[in-house]
Amino acid sequence: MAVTSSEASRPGAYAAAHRRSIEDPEGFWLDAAREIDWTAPPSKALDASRAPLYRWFPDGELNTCHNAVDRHVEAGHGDRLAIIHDSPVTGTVTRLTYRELRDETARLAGLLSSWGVAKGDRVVIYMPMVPQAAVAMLACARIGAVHSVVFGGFAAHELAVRIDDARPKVVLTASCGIEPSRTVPYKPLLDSALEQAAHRPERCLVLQRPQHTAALTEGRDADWAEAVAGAEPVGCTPVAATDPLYILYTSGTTGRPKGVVRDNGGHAVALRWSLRNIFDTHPGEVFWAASDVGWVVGHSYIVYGPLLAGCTTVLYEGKPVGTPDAGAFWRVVADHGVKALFTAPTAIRVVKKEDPEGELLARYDTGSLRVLFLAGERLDPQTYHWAGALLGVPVVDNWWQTETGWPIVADPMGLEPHPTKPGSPTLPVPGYDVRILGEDGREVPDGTDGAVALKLPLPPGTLPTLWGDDQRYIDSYLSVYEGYYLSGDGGRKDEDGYVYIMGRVDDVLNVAGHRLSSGAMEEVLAGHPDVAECAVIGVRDELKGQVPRGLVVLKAGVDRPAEEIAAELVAAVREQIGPVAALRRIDVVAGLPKTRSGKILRRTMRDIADGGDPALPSTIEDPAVIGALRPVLRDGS
Ligand SMILES: CCC(=O)SCCNC(=O)CCNC(=O)[C@H](O)C(C)(C)COP(=O)(O)OP(=O)(O)OC[C@H]1O[C@@H](n2cnc3c(N)ncnc32)[C@H](O)[C@@H]1OP(=O)(O)O
Repeated sequence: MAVTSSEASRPGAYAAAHRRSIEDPEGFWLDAAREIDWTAPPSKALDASRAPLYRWFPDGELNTCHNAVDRHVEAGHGDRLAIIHDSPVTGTVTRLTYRELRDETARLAGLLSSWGVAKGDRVVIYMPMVPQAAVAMLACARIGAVHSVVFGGFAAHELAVRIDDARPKVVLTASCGIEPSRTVPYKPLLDSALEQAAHRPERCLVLQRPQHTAALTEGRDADWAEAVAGAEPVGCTPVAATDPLYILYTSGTTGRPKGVVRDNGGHAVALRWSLRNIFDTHPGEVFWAASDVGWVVGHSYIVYGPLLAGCTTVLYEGKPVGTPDAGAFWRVVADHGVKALFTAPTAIRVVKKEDPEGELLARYDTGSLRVLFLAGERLDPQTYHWAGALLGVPVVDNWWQTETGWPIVADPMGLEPHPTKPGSPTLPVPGYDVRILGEDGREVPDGTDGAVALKLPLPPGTLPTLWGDDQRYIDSYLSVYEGYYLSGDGGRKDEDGYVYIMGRVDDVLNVAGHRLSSGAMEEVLAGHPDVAECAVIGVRDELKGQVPRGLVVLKAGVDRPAEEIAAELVAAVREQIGPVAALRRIDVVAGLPKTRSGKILRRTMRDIADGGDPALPSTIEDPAVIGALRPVLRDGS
């Protein structure tokens, strides 16, 4: 039987649901699938015929846009607010009802169809936090096209890499994004990306914003408002549950991003389930994920999750501070009656820094707020306690990844809230069999650190593969421990089964909740004519969690001032990866520590920079190099 909200507070509801999800995934997820409208209901939940590549609901057929939008209009909720766009950077608030959202989405979908975009074609969306970004995603879903949203803080080169991998027929963009300190023209970035990319999209659709108008390229670009006004609306195209809904690129250890694929059926079922059972949010309530549509939180909990659940979602084009002050979040909660706020710990830390006593909260009536969800990086106990004491509501840490699309470990607030242990995101979510493995692939005892792995199969909504590359999916995630998905994070469980996540065990960085690749930054540094060798490490930072630091060895004979070269390197990373990379410090050093086989010891450097005193690996080539680097790494200025 599906777990319904009426069972929410029944003691043991979580344990029963989790046990059933692991022992009887077929029954558990077929029950959950009843919450979704299918054009062909699935007769079967799990297809393991190609294990370790699993598929969910193999004979189901549905349309995600129908479930997120049309379904609510048809059920008589057309006048309910679907999206509130709150934009302090433009001084506007725009509200879209479900009916308006359906009509706008149907027209944009009609335009894309008239341009020849059909089921399975890819569409890249490179847009700021405007309602049209959500409309664009839904319009693709409506016609079975596969969207790939690229975060606006990435520069042209990163966009080009994604365009070449996804090979979109069309790109949707806007003339500009608006950061508090500046307007960011998007169109020149897109034009530059298209010059760099080998793949040529046929058309680009440009939303002209009054803050900055873009020049359009004759024959390729069209003006959004004009083109959509003349388009015929279209209905929803049924797709297989296993057909891709979107590709979202995420950073790995190398410079080449991984195209995480999300299917239609498993995604709709899992997100619908999560809104009720984890986030305790119900139709008509206001859910606000203060993130960006370019990240997975934006996909799952700004756009699809709340809309699949018939909630009102807030799309916030602003920052936690500076738009205009550290009371911004509390103002939005009060203005729109937000019940659940979801953000990253870093956002709360910047609010705390500017308003340590939380005095600005008193200006607003935040009585609608019932819970604060935090994810995207480790929640430090100080931030947890500060937010809880200030807001007087539960603070719910949750751990997950772009790859999974929804929480792996969380306190299931709708199912059965649990006592919190600061530093732990609480318990494995139903569907996830979380194990802590040692280097030999065996489970370690409670309280012992190890690799956080998920026993296969992963539940619905998680990645079935990487775009166009099953083998890379297997190599990257499934091959280290047979039968397990390797998360890349280290952690442990305690005697009550609570999971503690300690951070990445590889060279992936987490900067202000943004997952960044050290390899991508190193590629840029290595491209400088004066650089012989380099390494980028993520070091602990009070506000952003981690910040990148670059260490470079110059080529013999280079005698230019180190500061000049460092400044060029910082600028090159910003130019090629984007401002979001936030690499601000480069040190020119005499050598980098390596193993005898030539592997740079990034983790050792990171641990030293974080104030630790790690044991040096026995395979180190020259321990004196670390001795010379220690003062540089420890210099946190
Ligand atoms: C659970 C699964 C997941 O992990 S999903 C990922 C979850 N992560 C998140 O939701 C991200 C959370 N972080 C944030 O929202 C921001 O970092 C917050 C805390 C709001 C701070 O924002 P901000 O002050 O812009 O700092 P930042 O470090 O993010 O930005 C660094 C530079 O990049 C720029 N930037 C940012 N976004 C854009 C954008 N969309 N378009 C263009 N530029 C952008 C910022 O302006 C900043 O530039 P600058 O270096 O100050 O000149």
